[in-house]
Amino acid sequence: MPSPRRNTEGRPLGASASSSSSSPGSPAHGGSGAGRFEFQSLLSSRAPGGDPTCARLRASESPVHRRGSFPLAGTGPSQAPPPALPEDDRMDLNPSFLGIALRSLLAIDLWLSKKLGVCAGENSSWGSMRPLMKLLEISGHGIPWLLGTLYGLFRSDSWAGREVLMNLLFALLLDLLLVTVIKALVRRRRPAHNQMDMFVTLSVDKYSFPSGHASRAALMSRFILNHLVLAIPLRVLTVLWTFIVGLSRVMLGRHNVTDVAFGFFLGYMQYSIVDYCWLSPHNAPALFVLWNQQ
Ligand SMILES: CC(C)=CCC/C(C)=C/CC/C(C)=C/CC/C(C)=C/COP(=O)(O)O
Repeated sequence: MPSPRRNTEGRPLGASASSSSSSPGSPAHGGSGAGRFEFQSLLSSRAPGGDPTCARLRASESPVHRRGSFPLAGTGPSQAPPPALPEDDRMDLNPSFLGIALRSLLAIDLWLSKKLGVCAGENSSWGSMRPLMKLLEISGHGIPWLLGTLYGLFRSDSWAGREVLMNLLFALLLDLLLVTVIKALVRRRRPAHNQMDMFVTLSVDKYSFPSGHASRAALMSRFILNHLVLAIPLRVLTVLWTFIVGLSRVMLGRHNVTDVAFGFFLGYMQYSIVDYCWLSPHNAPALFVLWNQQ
């Protein structure tokens, strides 16, 4: 009687696959031993009547299988081909490179964010810096920016000033809207070490992705750099402020690093939208009607 084919560890191939294939992370599920399982499937592909799970993997890798037929090497004409698998099953057996990369990035993100969260509480290693971090938090908060813009808009006595401030208001509202929608969709919880003691928040602000402060800071600094004539030191200060606001979010424990990075990206892109849709008395006269009547 022929002895069962064995893998590199000397275990029968059929036993290996049937006993471990149902557990997550097992080779058959594309866990850490995925490479080894591929090796097993290569061996068994020459075995008549090999293990069905191995055949599934082998078949999933075959370009012929993707076209719908199922010819197996070494399979006699009397043997019926195994049924074709649904697309989802085949996906389970192959951990995607993207999935592994994302999980690794997430692990690094959590580790780094915890390390950087040195002002997360009064008793943290840099707890004495917390008041300064909270000042930075207020400097990037939506309320002062919105109120300041509204105040400037009604006080402005030039058309050019009103136009810029009207677009600034539009930018701030767009930012609030997009951050709210993304937070509500992604629903990523704030880091566990965060103390929820922020001033004036919306209900979605219990979520952390993306950072609203980071997106607002990036949006505001791009806006300011493009529409205010500033001396070089002030321009440098504006960019510096943006990065310090972002960093302070992680140091306070409010956010993970990826929340802030995406916030920066979002704010940067939002400015491009605002610039593209630039509002003026010519293309949006209704918005400037208040001043037209004066
Ligand atoms: C005044 C006008 C024209 C409109 C008001 C619109 C409005 C609802 C403003 C709310 C502003 C607000 C409470 C913003 C929240 C800012 C905040 C706490 C964001 C969270 O930032 P994060 O970095 O922790 O994600």
